[in-house]
This record gives sequence, C-alpha cells and structure tokens, in this order.
Amino acid sequence: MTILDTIVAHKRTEVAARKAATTDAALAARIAVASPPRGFRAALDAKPGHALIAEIKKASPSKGLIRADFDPPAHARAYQAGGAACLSVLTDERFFQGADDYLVQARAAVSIPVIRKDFMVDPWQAAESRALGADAILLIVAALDDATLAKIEVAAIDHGMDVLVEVHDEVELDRALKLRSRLIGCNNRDLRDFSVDVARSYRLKTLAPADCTFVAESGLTTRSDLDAMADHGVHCFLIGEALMRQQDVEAATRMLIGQTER
Ligand SMILES: O=C(O)c1ccccc1NCC(=O)[C@H](O)[C@H](O)COP(=O)(O)O
Repeated sequence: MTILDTIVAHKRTEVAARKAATTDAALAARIAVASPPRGFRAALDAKPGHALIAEIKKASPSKGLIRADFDPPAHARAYQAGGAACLSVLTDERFFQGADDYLVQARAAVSIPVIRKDFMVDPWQAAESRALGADAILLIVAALDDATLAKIEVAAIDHGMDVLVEVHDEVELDRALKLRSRLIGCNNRDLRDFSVDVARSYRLKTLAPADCTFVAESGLTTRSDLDAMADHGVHCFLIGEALMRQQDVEAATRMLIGQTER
C-alpha cells in the first residue's frame, strides 16, 4: 500500500461516519447561509506575475510537524498581506493535523478565495466543503476512477466552486482533461514515495491545452524556483512547507513572489 492508498482508505471510513452523523437537510441549511464562492481560478488568472496559492499546513506525512506555533487566521492574514492570490487549507486530521475549523477561521480572516485541501472520495464532500465556506476543492486523479472524479466535480460545480484537478504524469493529465475543469495542478511530489521532481511541471505544462490554468504544486522553496517555472510558462504555484517554516510569513511571501510581471 502507498501512503495515498492508506489515506484514501481511511478517508472512505471517515466520510461514511460523517455522512451518517448529519442529514441532507442540515447540510443544505448550512450551505444556504454560507458566504458565496469567491472565484478561485479567476483570482489566479487575474494576478499579475507569480500567482501564489499559499498553503496553511501544520504537518505532513513526509515531513511530520512543520509549524509548532500554528495559527490559521494569523497565517491567512500574513499570506494575503504578502500578496498571495489564494489560500489552501489542509483539513485532513489524521495525516496532516488539519481541521475543518482551520478553513473556517482562515477564510473569515481574509478576502481571497480558499481551497479545501483534503482527499475527496465522495460527492457528499463537495457539499460539506461548501458548507464550510470553501471556494474550491482538490481532486486527485491518482486516487479515483474517472466516474467518481466526474461525479465529485459536478457536485462541486453545482455548488459554485472551482475544482483543482491534480495530476502527476501524462496518463493522469489525459484523464484530467476528460473533466470540465480547466484548472490543472501538477504535483511535483510523487504521493507513492514522496520523491519531488519539479521537472514534472515543466513537462506537463507543455502538454496542457492553452485554455488551462496550470499550477505547479509541491517542493518549491525559492524565488529562483518560481522564476525557473516562469521560464517554462508556469505562473501559478501552490506552496506550503517553505512558507510555513518562516517566522515572518508575510515577509517571506512578499520576498518569494513580489515585483513580478507575466
Ligand atoms: O506533503 C505531503 O507529505 C503529502 C503526502 C501525501 C499526500 C499529499 C501530500 N501533500 C499535499 C500537497 O499537495 C502539498 O501540501 C502541497 O502541494 C504543498 O507542498 P509543499 O510546498 O511541498 O509543502
């Protein structure tokens, strides 16, 4: 079993328990009063220069604890002040020490859109994500069959959210392009063995259609990493660890992405 298999198996059990603990009517009532979606992809496309999805990430399976003095609303404000286009908030508890409430707190602290970073296995989670206030969800192609991907995507779109479809090779990109979303993330981290290869993004960017918003994810740490991506036509980035390890998150964010043009 890979770590992704382990996470997905756990998530199926967790989601079954969550579904059993609430009614459709209760979930619908929460969605009815949720703040409207903010337009996740549009915020990336509108950003001049390097467009950053800044991740609020306490811990990970590959690195263990990343940030001891973890403070989601403070990190959210720092990321926005530093120039991030969007936020990503990990809500998985078991493997990332995340929480639903971190998303709620972070989104309430800023005006930029927020993606719920979790492991989607069931269309019900799209509704749950919207009830939490998410503006977008992540779909990991490696974790699901085509039919399930399509069902979750439709549920997310029906709730007005964007969908970041994550791939890590050419076969997964072909599968992703059967979906409606044209927001594609290339994860440079292989979720089976944790190895990181930023050249994955260089390669897949050349294969992605021009109408896609293409996001390079994972393993990016320095301004020169982002400038090298831009030389390959990649302008959108999802970064967690490198920023979460900085004492001054706002200054580090500004240093990473400031003063750039496309
Ligand atoms: O980060 C991990 O160890 C990990 C392990 C298994 C599945 C997913 C994992 N990470 C999720 C992510 O996609 C990253 O948090 C995100 O791309 C940011 O990466 P980084 O900048 O390297 O923290």
